Amino acid sequence: MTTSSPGTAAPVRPDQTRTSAPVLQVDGLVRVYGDLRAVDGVSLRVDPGETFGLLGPNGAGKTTTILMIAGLLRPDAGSVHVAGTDMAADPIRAKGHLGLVPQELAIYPELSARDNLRFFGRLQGLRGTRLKTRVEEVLELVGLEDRSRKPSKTFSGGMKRRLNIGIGLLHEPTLLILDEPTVGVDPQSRHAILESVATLTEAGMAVLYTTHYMEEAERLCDRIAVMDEGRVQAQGTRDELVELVGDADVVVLAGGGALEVAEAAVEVLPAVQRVTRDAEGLRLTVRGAPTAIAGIVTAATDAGMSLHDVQITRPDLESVFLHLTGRALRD
Ligand SMILES: Nc1ncnc2c1ncn2[C@@H]1O[C@H](COP(=O)(O)OP(=O)(O)OP(=O)(O)O)[C@@H](O)[C@H]1O
Repeated sequence: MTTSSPGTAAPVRPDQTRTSAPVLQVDGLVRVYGDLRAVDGVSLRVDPGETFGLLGPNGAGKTTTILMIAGLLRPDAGSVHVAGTDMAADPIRAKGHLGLVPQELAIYPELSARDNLRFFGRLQGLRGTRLKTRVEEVLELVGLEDRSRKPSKTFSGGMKRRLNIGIGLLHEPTLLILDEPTVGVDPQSRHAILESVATLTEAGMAVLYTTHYMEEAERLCDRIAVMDEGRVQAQGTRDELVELVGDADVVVLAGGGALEVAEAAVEVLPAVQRVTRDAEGLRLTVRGAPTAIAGIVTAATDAGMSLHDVQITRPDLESVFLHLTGRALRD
């Protein structure tokens, strides 16, 4: 995992255990608009089959970053390599490995889902049986087989978004880039979109997923870059990021009985950092509570505490964002 201090690009630490070449390697990307450094030295790496999240609030620079990654916006500095190909040197080849699903819908409302896919498939160079097969596969993957013959203008916002994703998938890219795919969609479509992404990554596709929803990053992504004010503030697995907060889990043992004895018994356990007693029972700060909890409960009850309830509150990516930026992730 890496963190960056203000004014520096987030360094990417080489992973000694990694053997396969990255699908995406981004180094020191910068994009300036007037006085604003919209993207200010972003470096990241996506490995084959990995789902990588770019998590940050509106205006953090996520869209600008992925437009540069997709070769649609020229960086002021930095480089992008897709499957080993330099985007600046050979954009056609580099783009061939990418599927980009933008925030804005790019579908023809009068055409059916199937015809939209056929049309965009041809644009992507697919023909004949391969085009036909891919259209049917993609319709199934995004869950639109039932409505495939209806004009897409009759679709809900979520269904249109799913069709948009399907278009990005037709040519079987090595890396699919999704820009906030669930913003403004109904819960059913949101669920379908998240399921489709999970299915794709199970099938080996790498995904770069931008979102300002912490829950989506937590649920979907193998690694996450926390982005704010044009910079990657930290990147790593969810657990690595959460460790940055430094605070251990909070465990509440609610109950009565021999509280003082129980307090003495649990506070000597190695995972327990601190214990306080209150009207509810005992409140502990614990490192790795999910594994330590069984021992804690046993020690407390053996010491004569009668337990009514046990609660573990874990730090999450929201706490990480607050820790790194001093602000809440949600507006
Ligand atoms: N073409 C442009 N000209 C001037 N400023 C821009 C331009 N594009 C983006 N910006 C600014 O750059 C910053 C980053 O924007 P960007 O769209 O990349 O953020 P984001 O994280 O994707 O947020 P959102 O989800 O709202 O799109 C914002 O302050 C935005 O106003």
